[in-house]
Amino acid sequence: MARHSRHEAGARRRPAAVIVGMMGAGKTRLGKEMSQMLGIGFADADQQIEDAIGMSIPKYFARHGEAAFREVERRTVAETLGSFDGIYALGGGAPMTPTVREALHDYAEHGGRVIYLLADPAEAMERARRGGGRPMLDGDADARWMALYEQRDPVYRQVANVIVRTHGMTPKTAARKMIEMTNEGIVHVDGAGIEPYDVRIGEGVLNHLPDVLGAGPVRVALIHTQSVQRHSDRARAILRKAGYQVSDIAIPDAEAGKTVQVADGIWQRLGNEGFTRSDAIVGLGGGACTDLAGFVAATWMRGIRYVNCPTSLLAMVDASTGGKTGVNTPQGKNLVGSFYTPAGVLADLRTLTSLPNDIFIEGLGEVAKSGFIRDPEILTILEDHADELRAFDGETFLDSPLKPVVAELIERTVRVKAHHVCADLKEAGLREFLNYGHTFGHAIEQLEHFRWRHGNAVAVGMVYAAELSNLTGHLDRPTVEYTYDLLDRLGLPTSWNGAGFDEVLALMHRDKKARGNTLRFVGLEEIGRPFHLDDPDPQAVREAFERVRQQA
Ligand SMILES: NC(=O)c1ccc[n+]([C@@H]2O[C@H](COP(=O)([O-])OP(=O)(O)OC[C@H]3O[C@@H](n4cnc5c(N)ncnc54)[C@H](O)[C@@H]3O)[C@@H](O)[C@H]2O)c1
Ligand SMILES: O=C(O)C(=O)C[C@@H](O)[C@H](O)[C@H](O)COP(=O)(O)O
Repeated sequence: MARHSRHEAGARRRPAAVIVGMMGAGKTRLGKEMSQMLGIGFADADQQIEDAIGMSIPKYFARHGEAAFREVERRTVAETLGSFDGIYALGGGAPMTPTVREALHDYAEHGGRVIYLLADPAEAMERARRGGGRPMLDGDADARWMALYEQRDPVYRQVANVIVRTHGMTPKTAARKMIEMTNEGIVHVDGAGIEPYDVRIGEGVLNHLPDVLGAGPVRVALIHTQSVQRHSDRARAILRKAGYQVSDIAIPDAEAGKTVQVADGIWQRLGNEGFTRSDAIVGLGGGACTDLAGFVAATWMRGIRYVNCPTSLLAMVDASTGGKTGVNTPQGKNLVGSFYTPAGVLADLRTLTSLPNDIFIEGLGEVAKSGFIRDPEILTILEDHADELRAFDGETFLDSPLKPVVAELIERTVRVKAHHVCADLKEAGLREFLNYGHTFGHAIEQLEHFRWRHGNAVAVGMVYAAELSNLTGHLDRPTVEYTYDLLDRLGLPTSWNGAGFDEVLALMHRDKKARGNTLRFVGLEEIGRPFHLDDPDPQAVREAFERVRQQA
């Protein structure tokens, strides 16, 4: 709740969190506990309603019936969602009203946290029975509770973006967990052909691994690089504690791990260790490692459950989301692969504590890309914090003022990514905009034999794309200059002179956006307005190359 919220200055009031869940789950008790810990207000919808109707809910039910009660509830909830900024607990049946669900959806879409409090059924039933005064439980209370639970559980899951299990916890521990989880950034990914999933961003989100994996898998292959051993040890401990049999698989670092030979070695291990279709893979590392792990998950038995745990800035903001998985071949980058949606993404800020400064900066290349193609606020944040970002130090990161800035940059960039992916999973049009800077960037990576980092290559690629857009009459000169200036301030490269034009051109023809002999780029008309630049004037293609080269 101490999230960086510069973009929300002047925004209307809204609850810090809304709690939903079954009768007896502890919504009021834990909501009050949370509000005390945070020093903010608490409101209980049932109490508000009783105050408004001037009688107890059972009495109102008896006199006017459920429909009348639900109407009062709907009005009360709608008004409170727009005017109250504390913790708000709803009655168990409130989310069953379609208009309340819509209001909650709108609240969550604008960054609100809807917590589904999932208590142990036996405990909750006992509490609900003890509390009395619940007209919905008239008759055999336990049987009624169970029947309502079966109806309501899917609805709670649909409206909530945070699910907290409180079984066996003291109220204080449960409230602390709820606060911790509401502090996480969540981006929901959904759309045609996508099994919906969440990208969770925050300190400690690796702890959700068992929740995302679920009860299905017996064996889990934890694929990682040695560079993130500290974090994979933590993930392994979480998985073992949750009862999974973990196969620890370390792969070669960076692009050396993103090959079909490495994938083949893992397929053999999965076969030897008896991995079935209900087992799972967790990929933990930079984008190269998670691309490879996702590819193995997509191909093993034609697809098994996959959880993506990115540990570099670039992997968090880009490679984690959208389901592109694959390997490189000697002919080019990412030429073999598949679109394979993960069951969830856990971007744990704690993993950034071991990230070297130059790899953090590389990640800013893809962050800036998202600013250029869709969210100018990202560029403003980059400008405002360029010096601190450039000086990133993993060791001090978690306690530094940079943490909320980076958390906001990650969440915003993932939102940009999700916007494109949700509308166009298989990259038929809109999603291609995410490839801004990549046509030239991928050629650099290939020609530099992957000694150049991806984000750095994309930075130069964006300069090339801006120059090309300018030369073809689409982009003004000040925006091209701004591109050079911003990338330079962030410590990213803006020029390259590693090969001749013909070699670059040949590779750009092999880019996945190319069609037949036609070169296709993503250009920019202005910040936030990318466009398809198909078959541009060959002179401009060459001249843009010369401009990028001359700076070197
Ligand atoms: N699937 C997608 O949509 C997508 C999107 C963008 C990029 N990518 C791919 O991702 C790769 C680039 O990702 P990257 O920049 O993360 O490269 P990377 O995976 O090579 O990681 C960079 C380096 O940082 C190390 N590292 C990562 N996290 C660390 C940590 N927490 N502590 C210490 N060291 C750490 C890695 O071991 C590696 O040496 C490229 O292969 C690119 O093609 C894929
Ligand atoms: O997700 C996408 O779509 C992208 O284009 C994101 C890119 O930033 C990313 O580098 C991706 O790996 C490129 O994919 P490719 O299909 O061009 O190889």
